[in-house]
Amino acid sequence: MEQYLKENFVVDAKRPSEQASRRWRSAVSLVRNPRRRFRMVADLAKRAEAERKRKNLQEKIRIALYVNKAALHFIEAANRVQHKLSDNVRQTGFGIGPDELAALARSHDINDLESYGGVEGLAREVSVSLNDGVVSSDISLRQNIYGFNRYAEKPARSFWMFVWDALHDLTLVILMVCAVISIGVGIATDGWPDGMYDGVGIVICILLVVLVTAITDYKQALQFKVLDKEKKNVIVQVTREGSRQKVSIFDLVVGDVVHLSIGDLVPADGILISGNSLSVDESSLSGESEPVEINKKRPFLLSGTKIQDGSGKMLVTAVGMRTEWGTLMVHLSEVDQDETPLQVKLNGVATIIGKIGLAFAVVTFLVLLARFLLVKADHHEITKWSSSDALKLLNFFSISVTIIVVAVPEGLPLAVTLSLAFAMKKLMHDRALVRHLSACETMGSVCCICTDKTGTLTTNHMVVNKIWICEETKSIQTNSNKDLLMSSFSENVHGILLQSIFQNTGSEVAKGKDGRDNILGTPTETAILEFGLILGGEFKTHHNESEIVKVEPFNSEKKKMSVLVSLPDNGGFRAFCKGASEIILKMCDKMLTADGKAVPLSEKQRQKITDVINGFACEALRTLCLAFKDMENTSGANSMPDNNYTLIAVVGIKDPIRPEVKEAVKTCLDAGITVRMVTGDNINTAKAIARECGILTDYGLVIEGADFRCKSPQELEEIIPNLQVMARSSPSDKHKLVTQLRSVFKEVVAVTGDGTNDAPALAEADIGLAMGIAGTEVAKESADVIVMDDNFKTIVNVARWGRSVYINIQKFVQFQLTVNVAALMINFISACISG
Ligand SMILES: Nc1ncnc2c1ncn2[C@@H]1O[C@H](COP(=O)(O)OP(=O)(O)OP(=O)(O)O)[C@@H](O)[C@H]1O
Ligand SMILES: [Ca+2]
Repeated sequence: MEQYLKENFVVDAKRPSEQASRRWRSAVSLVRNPRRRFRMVADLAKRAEAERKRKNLQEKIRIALYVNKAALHFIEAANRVQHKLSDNVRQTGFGIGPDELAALARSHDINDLESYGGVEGLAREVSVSLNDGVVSSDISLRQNIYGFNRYAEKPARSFWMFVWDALHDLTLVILMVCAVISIGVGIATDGWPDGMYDGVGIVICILLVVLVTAITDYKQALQFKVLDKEKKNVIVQVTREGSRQKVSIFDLVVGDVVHLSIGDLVPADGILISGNSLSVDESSLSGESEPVEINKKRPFLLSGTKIQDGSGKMLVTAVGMRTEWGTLMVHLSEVDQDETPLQVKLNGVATIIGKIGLAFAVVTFLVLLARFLLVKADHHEITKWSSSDALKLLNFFSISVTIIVVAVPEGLPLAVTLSLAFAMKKLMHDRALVRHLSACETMGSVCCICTDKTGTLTTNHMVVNKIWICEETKSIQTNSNKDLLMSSFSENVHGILLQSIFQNTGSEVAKGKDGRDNILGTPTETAILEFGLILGGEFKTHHNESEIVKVEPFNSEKKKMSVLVSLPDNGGFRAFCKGASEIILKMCDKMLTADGKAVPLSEKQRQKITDVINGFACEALRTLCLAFKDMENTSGANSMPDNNYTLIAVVGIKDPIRPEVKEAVKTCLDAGITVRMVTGDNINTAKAIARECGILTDYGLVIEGADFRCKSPQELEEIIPNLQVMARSSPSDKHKLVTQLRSVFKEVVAVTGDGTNDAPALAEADIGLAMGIAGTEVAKESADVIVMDDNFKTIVNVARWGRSVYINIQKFVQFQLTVNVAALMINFISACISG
């Protein structure tokens, strides 16, 4: 039996192969009752059809974008003449119609864009200021003219459709026919009303079964729909009425100014306003895997593509069904979950039992028939047949069918769906959104969690706690006095520090409605900006002090961010750099003194600063260095300089551990789950936090990503079992660790991630968990579960529910099988004895 199950009923939890899915479906063929058996599994034919349509569309888009641009331009040019402003568009004061506008981004034709006067001209046509964004009052007008950012959805199936589906059960249909005949023949022989009782009994039972089935299925479908909506609701940052704010992707309108940064999904079609090293991955649309650079020469951004690197702002030109993505999404919008391994296996069990039941049913029918014929022969009535004999035969037949109905545990696989769906609902309350049903199941057998540090183990509320500047370390409290902080350095240093804080940032300080400063950005940057405000800085003033020429946004690979500004009054250029302390310190050869002079950095001083960094890190502070470099000119330099910087300051940022984490880690360890921390942070910071959480023990191993990278496979095999913390890791180190754990150590691995580059590790893991708050859209897309509150405790909850699902199903299977076997036996024996 084990062998049979292994051969036919094994699928992978993640992305099962089409072949395996087909294999188990065909293995159920003998006792199959397709409507019932397959109603909770993916419809392969439909899926293949949708996939084919999607591929076709993708190919079309690919040709339009990459291959046949010239031809397309020609066609577009011919069509363009036909665009005429409709009356209602003209009345509203917009200068361009929705279709014409939508065609612009799709055509990728820069000449076409130029003919409108570039993005500025286009902004005028859609009555929007590129600096201030749209005005709230005309959002509904824009929605009326240019459409909503929603995709067409199939209408929801009504309850009666589910009833209809439930009625299609083969065994039920047979029983129904039996019931009708039974009523007919019964009334003919026994008269009204005695003759109909048997038949009506069966009908009532059938109706009950149908109703219960339809209700559970209907509720299930509703729940999946709610979940699907939750999954699609992405929050995007826009500038509206002069201030940056967050809105739901569904509320986006044409004319909106959207801020994009690494890891975002492009929420609508649009034209680039300004950007820094922006590159997008268009593979979801066109299938081309090479990232495309977006700049002034190629400013077109298409909905559904992903920001691979950099940051920028775009003007929305088309939303919803007017985008290519909209047409593609229609083919993807069907809620279609893959069956889980447990479901498939239980289908196998049900099939085996079904076969036994079928055999019993046939035997029962034969035994009953033989007995009946024998009795008849005994009375020499074998040639005489009455309608009551026919009724008897019919009765035998329905007894046999009943045995099949009782014996085949069709509900077994369904029980998995129901308990998984139940767990899913509970987890939703516990702030975890399960994207793939099978993740719940796999999570039950997880034996290793590789967790992030920032935000997951810590609260992600960062504040600058210490600063080392001009050879002095200072502690900072929220009520710290600005004058006291500045007492030891000159105005000059103060100026450079504020410049470096407010200019070298990807975040923004916006005045909220209540007049208070509101910081929009990542927690690390928020902490630094807040510190800048304590120092008496003002975002707008300092940010606009000098013109920003070039920006290299932060990413986890480089672990630093830099900007190049041109100083006013022809003062040359200045580059600012901030990032991981050791990395920046290596790039510096000078430091700033209290009177604002740059003096060469001696070896002794360098050692001293390293000690300061380690001192901060050992107190569990995240350390960053701020540096700058003055330059005469930048001609010829295409990228940012990476040496000869002057160190301004070292900041230590406090990010307290979540209070519940220690307990949660202990729960994991007690349950036999290993917890490993994989972080991008400094090794000492990582150690301090890991120790505090209980992840790092006395025997545990701590390694830096750079060391891990160059280990040989043998060495890896030796160190990984003891590895508890990996610091300064790049996303590829994380991926390597996961692959090793899975392939060499055969562990079931759960991985958390937030960054864009975490996506490969999330996809590789048995269960990928993406962070709901700090996580990027790209990470979420590759994950199986989204941890909405970023909290490690939630991950433990997922594991707990996973295990309980297993136990529940185990109990249910036990119960169901006992019932089945008992019912089968009783029915068989009683049928044979009593007839
Ligand atoms: N906005 C930023 N600008 C410059 N440097 C930054 C910025 N944010 C973080 N860093 C530096 O990069 C390092 C972290 O990089 P990375 O993104 O790989 O880790 P993380 O994802 O934040 O941490 P974890 O892996 O624990 O979640 C930090 O230690 C910090 O020194
Ligand atoms: Ca991370």
